[in-house]
Amino acid sequence: ESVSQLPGWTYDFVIVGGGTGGNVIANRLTENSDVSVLVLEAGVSDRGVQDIEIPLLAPFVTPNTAYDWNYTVVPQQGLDGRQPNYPRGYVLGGSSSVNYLTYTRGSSDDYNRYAEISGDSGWTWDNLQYYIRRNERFTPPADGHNTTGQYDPAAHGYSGINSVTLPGYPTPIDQRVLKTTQELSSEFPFNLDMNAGDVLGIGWTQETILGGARSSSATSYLGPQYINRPNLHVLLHAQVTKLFASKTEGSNVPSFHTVQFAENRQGNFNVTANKEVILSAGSFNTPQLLLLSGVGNKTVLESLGIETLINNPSVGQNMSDHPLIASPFLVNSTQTSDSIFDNATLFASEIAQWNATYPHEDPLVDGLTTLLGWLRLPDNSSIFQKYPDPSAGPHSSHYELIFSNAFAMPGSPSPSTGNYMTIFSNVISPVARGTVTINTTNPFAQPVIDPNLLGTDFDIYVAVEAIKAARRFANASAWADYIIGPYEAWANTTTDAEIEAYARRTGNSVWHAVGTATMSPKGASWGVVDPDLTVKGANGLRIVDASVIPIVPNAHTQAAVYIFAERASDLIKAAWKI
Ligand SMILES: Cc1cc2nc3c(=O)[nH]c(=O)nc-3n(C[C@H](O)[C@H](O)[C@H](O)COP(=O)(O)OP(=O)(O)OC[C@H]3O[C@@H](n4cnc5c(N)ncnc54)[C@H](O)[C@@H]3O)c2cc1C
Repeated sequence: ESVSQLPGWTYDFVIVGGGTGGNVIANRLTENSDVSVLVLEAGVSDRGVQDIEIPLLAPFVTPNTAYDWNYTVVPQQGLDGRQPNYPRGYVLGGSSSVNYLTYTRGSSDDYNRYAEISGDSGWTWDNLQYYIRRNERFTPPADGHNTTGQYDPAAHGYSGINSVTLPGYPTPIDQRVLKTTQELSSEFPFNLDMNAGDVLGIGWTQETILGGARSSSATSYLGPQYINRPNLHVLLHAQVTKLFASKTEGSNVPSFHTVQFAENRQGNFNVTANKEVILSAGSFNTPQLLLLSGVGNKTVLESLGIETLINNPSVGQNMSDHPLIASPFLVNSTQTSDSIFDNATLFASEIAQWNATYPHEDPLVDGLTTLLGWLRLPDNSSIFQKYPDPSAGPHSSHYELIFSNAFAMPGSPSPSTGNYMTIFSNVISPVARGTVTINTTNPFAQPVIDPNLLGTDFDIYVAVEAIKAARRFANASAWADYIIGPYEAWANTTTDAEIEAYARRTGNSVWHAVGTATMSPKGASWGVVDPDLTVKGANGLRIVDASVIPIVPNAHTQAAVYIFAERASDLIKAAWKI
């Protein structure tokens, strides 16, 4: 909690950011009791925070709370110039403590493409299976129901660290979604397990939940059996403000070993890493710290008076992200989450019930979605005359549909009455790329974030087709006595132009930004890290977080970060023979 409790100023490794990726590295490196690790985390503790622990309360953890960096993006041209919030976890566990708990790995194509992009076969789907299983501990759902037919047991790990499970409380839409996969099976087939390599189709959502409570990198990788290791130190409220480099004689390569941080945004403290500094500050703060430390585009650095240590224009470029549009429907049921959220007495009693039981019992044990699916545009879609297919391959999607038993529309307050189902349409293979940069040397100012949402004709085409697919899905007879009608904001959108206008007016991100410190082949003239995730042109500096992932996967991004970090920990151990 306080810098005064630090046992010293020198460690083997200093990890910047106790988030999803950072805590994996902290855990794995300290398996060797001779190796000392300090994690510097800017944010606060996750312990005892009800909104973090209880899965269904995830939408209350961000935005604009004490657990969020509270960023907004620059005006988005693709979103009619709007500037949505862009949440990021400001808390131990990082975004794994504040996310919506969906556990999706991505497709085999995604990882095979990462291997191709980086020239390192270690990143292929097959070669990562060992690391996928080291991360995952698949456990029974909270209600212990029979899960036969809901997942493929052969595709999972049972002895990893991070808990994954299936939904643990039935919702009124589950069986109707499944019925629709039978009724409209050629367009919306059932997929037994979207985590087995081929994502296509609709299936049960797997979630990072244990016994009905959130499993984050803080509760798992820094869990009780690890956090007390004498060689592992975690300091909260410690925001790193700069990395300092020295040059060894006769070499032009800067060596990063000194890390400067502030406590509660006050003071300057320096710690030293004898072996390496690991940057795990996430897709926005990692490039921000590189730039503040003199690694980035020389022109940008010079304009701010920052001395250029490594001129690398790739820093902060190449961001890819998933734009999301919500389509809510008014439904004929009182058993939706709206009934809980809109009624203070019921809300309090569900929380009391959750607290009184373990494994926890009641509708709060699941995240916002129990089923979701990944779908492709038809091969003969007109857009392919203008754009080559950007999807990762035949087992990969262009868009995702997410089914939620509630009204949910990021940036819009819920109506005070009525019960809803929301189908989210998510653009999974965007062509647009965004950027992150800085416009000040003040380390406490927010970086300039431009995800470029719906930034190309291809992306808006996919968005419109995905919304139309959501509507076809909801027109199946399985919904005839359930859906009353589309929620007012999109009830009158029928033409493609009207749907496009709706997407631009209400669209958002689903907060999956990656690629801002992308991996590229060793020796390439572009990219920020080599395939072993060491920073190009530097000594003593490696990046392990979402920023190194070259292209956003067919997935919500936490599993990919865990998988990258598991392999990275072995790469670090091998490099230092520890
Ligand atoms: C609201 C929300 C919902 C999401 N839903 C899902 C979902 O359902 N499923 C899914 O798979 N993915 C989801 N994601 C995305 C996923 O959680 C992230 O992609 C992933 O967790 C990112 O991991 P990371 O290690 O790159 O960064 P983070 O986990 O964000 O870790 C970065 C850490 O570094 C710290 N830090 C930053 N700067 C500094 C500094 N200067 N000094 C010290 N510490 C610093 C941060 O406080 C944070 O703890 C969601 C994200 C958000 C925000």
